[in-house]
Amino acid sequence: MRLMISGGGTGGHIYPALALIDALKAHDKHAEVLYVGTHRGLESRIVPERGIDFKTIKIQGFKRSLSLQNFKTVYLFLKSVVTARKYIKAFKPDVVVGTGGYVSGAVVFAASQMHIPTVIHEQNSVVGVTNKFLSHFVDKIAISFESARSQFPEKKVVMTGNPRAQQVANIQKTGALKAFGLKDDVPTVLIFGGSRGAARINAATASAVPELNKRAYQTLFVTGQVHYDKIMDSLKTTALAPNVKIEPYIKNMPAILPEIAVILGRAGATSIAEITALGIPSILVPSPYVTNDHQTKNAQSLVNAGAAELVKEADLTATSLLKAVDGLMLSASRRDDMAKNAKKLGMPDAADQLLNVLETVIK
Ligand SMILES: CC(=O)N[C@H]1[C@@H](OP(=O)(O)OP(=O)(O)OC[C@H]2O[C@@H](n3ccc(=O)[nH]c3=O)[C@H](O)[C@@H]2O)O[C@H](CO)[C@@H](O)[C@@H]1O
Repeated sequence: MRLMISGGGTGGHIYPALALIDALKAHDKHAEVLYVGTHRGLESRIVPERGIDFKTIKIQGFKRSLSLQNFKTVYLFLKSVVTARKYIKAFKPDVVVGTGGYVSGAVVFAASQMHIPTVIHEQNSVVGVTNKFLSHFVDKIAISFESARSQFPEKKVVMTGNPRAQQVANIQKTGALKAFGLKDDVPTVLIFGGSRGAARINAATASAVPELNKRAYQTLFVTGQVHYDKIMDSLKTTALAPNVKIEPYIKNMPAILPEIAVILGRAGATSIAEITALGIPSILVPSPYVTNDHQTKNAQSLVNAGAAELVKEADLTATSLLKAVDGLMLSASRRDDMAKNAKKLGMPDAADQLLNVLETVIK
């Protein structure tokens, strides 16, 4: 299969695309893949690192208010469609897949105009702007939450789950925490604010470090690349005990996740797919800054199933963070119950399901 794939901006759009590529390569040794992203998004760092062919397009998002910038956006969109057409003509894909972010809008739109089979993947329970636009042009729409179905043209929709779920579900424990100077036989809480880090989670965690230092459990605190220096600076006078480690970013999250007892983090859709595929108890702090508050809806689907706790960002302080983390880290039975409930929601064959969808549109 010749797959052209595009998804950009944040990890939540990029990792599902990479998981689909992995699954395709596992099934088809001769598969050829071209990833199209932007030079500014996280994808420009992550994708080439994996040895995947990567081309870029310049694009920007619409401002919600009427602004001169929007004229520039329309111009860049039309120009990016022209660039995408060139890439498509040269690569000759059998299918073009979009996993969200503005860049996928141009690439998938161009493909649909050239009558190439197209599929989009929606990770969220509330549909993103780009996918809403593309839904009118594509052949199939793969979803990860049932609640997304009614927001799309019904006949095109297939429930597949998020391919990243399959990627993490198939990884065994390898003692990966040792690489961070942590022990692999002590329960560990992973604290991170999505793929780009979250200032409020970082501030609460940094303030909680003196207490986390004293706990019998371990903490792996991931700040997000852009926040790292600021957090380390704020902790200049606070010694870190050996059970607390702080990192800017985890490159190989699938290797870490099977070792983690509890996650405290955002409720991004791809994080949720990972949490449920592995059955990891979680404390979710939805981002209040996303479209239609979709992270609260994502989180609620787990809370309703007894698979997670929700803490509102406005209520997150060092004290409430410690209370929630201690509550789970100090009770193996609560963790077991949550883990079982989380796993029931997991879709560990999502990448294969999505591959099937690609095969049906190619035929
Ligand atoms: C602020 C924002 O717009 N967030 C959106 C973004 O979130 P965001 O990009 O944060 O995406 P998710 O939380 O869904 O996924 C984060 C991904 O990054 C990975 N990771 C994270 C940190 C790290 O150090 N290393 C690493 O590999 C996680 O394992 C996961 O695979 O896209 C999601 C779509 O999927 C949406 O649901 C989120 O609302």
